Amino acid sequence: MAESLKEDIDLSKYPHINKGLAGIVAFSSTKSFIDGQEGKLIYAGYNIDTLAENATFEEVCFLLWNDRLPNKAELDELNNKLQNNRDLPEAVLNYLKSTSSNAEPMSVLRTAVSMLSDFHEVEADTSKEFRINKAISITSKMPTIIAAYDRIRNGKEVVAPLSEKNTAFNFLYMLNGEEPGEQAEKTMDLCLILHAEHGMNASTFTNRTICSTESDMYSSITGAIGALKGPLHGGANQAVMNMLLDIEENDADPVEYIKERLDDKQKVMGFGHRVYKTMDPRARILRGMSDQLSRETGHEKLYEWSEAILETMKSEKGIDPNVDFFSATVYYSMGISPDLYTCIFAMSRVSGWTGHYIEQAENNRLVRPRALYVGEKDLPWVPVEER
Ligand SMILES: CC(=O)SCCNC(=O)CCNC(=O)[C@H](O)C(C)(C)COP(=O)(O)OP(=O)(O)OC[C@H]1O[C@@H](n2cnc3c(N)ncnc32)[C@H](O)[C@@H]1OP(=O)(O)O
Ligand SMILES: O=C([O-])CC(=O)C(=O)O
Repeated sequence: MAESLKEDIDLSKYPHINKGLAGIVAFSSTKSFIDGQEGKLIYAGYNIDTLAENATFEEVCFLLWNDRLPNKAELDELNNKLQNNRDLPEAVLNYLKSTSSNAEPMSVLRTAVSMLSDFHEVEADTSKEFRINKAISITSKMPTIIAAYDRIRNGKEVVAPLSEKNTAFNFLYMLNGEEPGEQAEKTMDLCLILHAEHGMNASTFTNRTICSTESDMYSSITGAIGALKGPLHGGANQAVMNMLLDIEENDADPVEYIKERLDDKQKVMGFGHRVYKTMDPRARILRGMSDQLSRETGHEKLYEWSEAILETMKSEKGIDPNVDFFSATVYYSMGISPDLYTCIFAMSRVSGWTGHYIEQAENNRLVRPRALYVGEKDLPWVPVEER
C-alpha cells in the first residue's frame, strides 16, 4: 500500500482541535508572504509598497499567474487579452436584467460568474496556458458584471466595455457612464493592487479546496466569492461604511458609539486580523488615500471619525485596522455605492484566487481534514411513533 494511503490519525488521542484552522499550514505557495508581527506583505517576491508605488493591476495579475513580472511585449499581450474578453454572454446580461433590484450585488456577482462556465470550454486542457486564459476571461468579465448590474438596478442603460484602457479606467467608465479622471483611475488601480492577494485567507482557502477536488475554475471562483461576501472577511468594507453612515445619521459621537459596541461585546468591523498583530500594511496605504480623498471631496468628517475610531480601538482593545477599514471611505469619496465595495474587492482578488487555483491544480492533493466527533454513538433505533 502506498505510504500516503496508510497515514491516518488516531482521533481518540487527538489532543485539541484548531478552531478556525488557526496556525495550520495546509499548502506551500509562491503567491504571497505575510509577516504578521512586522506588518509586511509580499506578492511573489515584491513588497506591497513597491507594487503600490510602481505597478499596475495588470502587472500584478501577470505576477500572480506567472510568479514573475512581465516584459513589455508580455504586458501588451496580457492587456490586449484582458481588453478583448470583457463582453458578457447575452444570457448573463439577461440574468442581470431579470434579477431583483433588491438583490445583494455580491450574490448577483456569484451567480453571474457561475453562469459564465456555461460559455467556456470544459476542463479537457490542463496546460498552464489554458488555465491562464481562463483566469484572464473571468478577471475581464467581473468588472462588466458589477457595473452592468449597478446600472440596471438604477434604471440606467448598460454601458458596453471598452476594448482599450486598463481595468480601473474601464470599470469606472462602465459604472458611471463617463470617462474617469486620472486621479480616480489611479486610485481604483491602486485599490485593485492592494486587494489582489493575501495568502490562505478564507476565500482563497475555499477556492483551493474546490480546486483540489479537480473541479473547474468557475466553481472555485464562485465558492470564493461566496466566502468573501461574509462580514468577517471581505464584507467588512461595506459594514464599515454602514457604521460610519449610522454614526452620521444618528448624530452620534464616534468614540462613544465604538465604546458602546465594545461594551455590548460586538465586533467593530474593519479591525482585527488572524495574521496581523500590528497595522495591516494595506491599511497604512489606504489611510493616506482616505485622508487625501476625503478632504478633496468634502468628506473630511468621515476620515476624522475613522481616526477617532482607530484611536479608540487601539486604546480600548489594542486592535489595529485591517484592509477593509480605510478602503470604505476611499470608495465612498469616489461616489461608489457601499454595497459594491466587496464586489470591487472580488474583482481584484480574482487574480490571486486564479493564481492559487493554477498552483493547486499543478501540485494537487484532495483537501480533506478531519473533525473530532463529539456526538453520541451506537444509539438504539426508536420508531417514529415512539419518539
Ligand atoms: C479582508 C479581510 O478579511 S480582513 C478581516 C475583515 N473582518 C473584519 O474586519 C471583521 C471584524 N474582525 C473580526 O471579526 C476578527 O478580528 C477576524 C474575524 C478578522 C479575525 O478573527 P480571529 O482571528 O478568529 O480573532 P478573534 O475573533 O478570536 O479575536 C480575538 C480577540 O479579539 C477580539 N476582536 C477581534 N476583532 C475584533 C473587532 N473587530 N472588534 C472587537 N473585538 C475584536 C475578539 O473579540 C477576541 O477577544 P476575546 O479574546 O476577548 O474573546
Ligand atoms: O488574510 C485574511 O485572512 C483576510 C485578508 O486580509 C485578506 O483576504 O485580504
